[in-house]
Amino acid sequence: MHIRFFKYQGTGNDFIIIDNRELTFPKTTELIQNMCHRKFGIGADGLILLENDEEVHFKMVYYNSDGRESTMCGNGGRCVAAFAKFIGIVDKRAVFRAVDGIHSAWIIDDVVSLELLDTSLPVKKEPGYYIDTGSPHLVIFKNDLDTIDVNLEGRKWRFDNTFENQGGVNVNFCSEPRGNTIYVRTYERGVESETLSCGTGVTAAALVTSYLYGINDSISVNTPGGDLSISFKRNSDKFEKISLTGQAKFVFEGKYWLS
Ligand SMILES: N[C@H](CCC[C@H](N)C(=O)O)C(=O)O
Repeated sequence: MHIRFFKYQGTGNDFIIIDNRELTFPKTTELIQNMCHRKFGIGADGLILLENDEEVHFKMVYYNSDGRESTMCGNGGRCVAAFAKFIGIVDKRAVFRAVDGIHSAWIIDDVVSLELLDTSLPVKKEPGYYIDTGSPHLVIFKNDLDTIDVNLEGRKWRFDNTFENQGGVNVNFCSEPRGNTIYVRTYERGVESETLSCGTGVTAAALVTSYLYGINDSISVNTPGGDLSISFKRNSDKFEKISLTGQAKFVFEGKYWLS
């Protein structure tokens, strides 16, 4: 017995994507952990199931590599939209249901723009700012981004009991802006290590930067996995019309054998 899978990466954040419209995938923590394992499995930051939906093109179910279902994944949303086009259930525009609500995405070649839901303004939480962009994020401004140990520094805050109600937090280290460009490195909850980029994380960093530095249009974000851009509208009490744009690429397909 095997499971057919498709491997995608969105600016280096990589995912196993499975067409689960027949609802045959065995949704167990152990199987998902094993499939995401970098040595004993396929290897990925997360696993995404595409399933049928009564009202929109499809439903996205997201699991971190720890095997547990999690909150919204921005890069994963961009990749599953690209996959939906690849299998022919959408053309240029995808509308899909995720854990936090309905999202639209536009697919043009290997660039995908994903609409994220509106969110309230950031809240000061030492040593940075907290904001939820579909997943919970702490944004910490630092100058020595190239030399910090993201795993060591990230773990200090990922489990901090300030964020107990949110089930912990993702930790984003962000440079001061140069013009409207920032550099971000992220420690990801549920992957429990630095990832090459984090979609909801770079969005969080961009919105906190807008809030603190008064940058009102789009913000470009460099990450170790590539470049992303975030556009948004800021008003007195929230951010809206948030869009995350970047590459989302098919890498390979295969069969995972269930031992
Ligand atoms: N690890 C995150 C979810 C995935 C976020 C990231 N992969 C993204 O692109 O948004 C969490 O559990 O909060």
